[in-house]
Amino acid sequence: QTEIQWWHAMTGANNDVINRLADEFNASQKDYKVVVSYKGQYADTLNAGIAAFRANNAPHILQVFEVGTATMMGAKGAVKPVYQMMAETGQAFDPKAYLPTITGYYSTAKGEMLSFPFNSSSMVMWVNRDELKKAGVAEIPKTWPEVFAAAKKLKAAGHETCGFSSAWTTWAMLEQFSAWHNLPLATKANGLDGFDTELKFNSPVHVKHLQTLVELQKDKTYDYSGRASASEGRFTSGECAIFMNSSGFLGNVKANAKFDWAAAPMPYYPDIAGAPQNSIIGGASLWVMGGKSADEYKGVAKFFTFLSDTDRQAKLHQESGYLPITKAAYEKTKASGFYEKNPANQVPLIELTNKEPTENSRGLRLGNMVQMRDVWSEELEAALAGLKSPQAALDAAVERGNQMLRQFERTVR
Ligand SMILES: O=P(O)(O)OC[C@H](O)CO
Repeated sequence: QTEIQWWHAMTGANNDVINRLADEFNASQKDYKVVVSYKGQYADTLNAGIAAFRANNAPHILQVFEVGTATMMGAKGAVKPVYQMMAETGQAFDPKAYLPTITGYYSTAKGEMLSFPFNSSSMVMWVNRDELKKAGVAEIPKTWPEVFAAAKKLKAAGHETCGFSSAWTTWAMLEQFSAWHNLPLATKANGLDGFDTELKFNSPVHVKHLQTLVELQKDKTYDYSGRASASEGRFTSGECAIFMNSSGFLGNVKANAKFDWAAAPMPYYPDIAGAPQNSIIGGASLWVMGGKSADEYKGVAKFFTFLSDTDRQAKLHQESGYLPITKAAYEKTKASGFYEKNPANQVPLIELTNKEPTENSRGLRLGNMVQMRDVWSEELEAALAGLKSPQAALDAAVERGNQMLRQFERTVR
């Protein structure tokens, strides 16, 4: 039996899904055994994979969050492009079977799929309906001003430590915020059209939004929840009744939230022409590492075929809140009437397809993005702590980020 190592970053309900998939695949055939290892949060998993590649003991499959895409693309030799592996191993593989919004993110300009879409998500606004009702908020807020008003009522009704919040602060307040308002995060279609891109998220709209968050942070009408998703339990515990997070939070919400919850589209500013535009994807894809044997690649390819099965995909989407990655899985879910009974699963799809994507909303692909998110977070944190003005913080985030982009460009050239 040939072992296939799969390193991942999933916890809670999503970790159970990974274990189950590996068990099912292992039981379905005798030649290969998928062995899963949890390597920490997304950034840790990516770093572990790169370090392992350098030490010549990389896993076969590495789960990499969407912001690590440029890093993986730039790591020539470290990865085996998925389209190549599928062709070489003779596995039937039609990139057109997958949802274009997702594959576009992980493909070259020529449409060659470099990594395998696995858990794609988008960001949604999770709400605690019981608490909104108690606070006298009759409707789920749709716009940012409505969110601010609802958060003030929630605070007055006893949510003293959190009116509203989000996981993945840069994803919510800079990346998705820009796409949803059709504003550039960076030039060159946010880097999708070239690594020679420049950051643009210090516009007046971005500065005004951060200014508002800074004001609301003072009395915790808005309360910062950190850089990644470690504090997402603030929603399921009931502390924050409005909380923006991945659609892939669904499994944990179902398992842990003891109240009437819902997912709604992200809020927007109604005075920004054209808003809301469309959201961009998040989550992760599976990268195949370089330097493995033909037999090992055959096992990985068979596993990817197994993952692409329509029924399996439909089930994954329905249970986890991640997107269906194939068109067939989406059609099947829709035809079964699933979305009428489970509207939360449809929200990220509605956001992604809300309008035809523009240069500002096709996605993003920025070099050194993982490290850059830390720098952006540092600047946001400085503004929220009152140490810098919002304008100075965003200017510094852009300037420091641009330096990191230029450094990345030099390494891939
Ligand atoms: O929680 P996930 O898996 O949807 O990932 C969220 C963000 O996209 C991470 O960058």
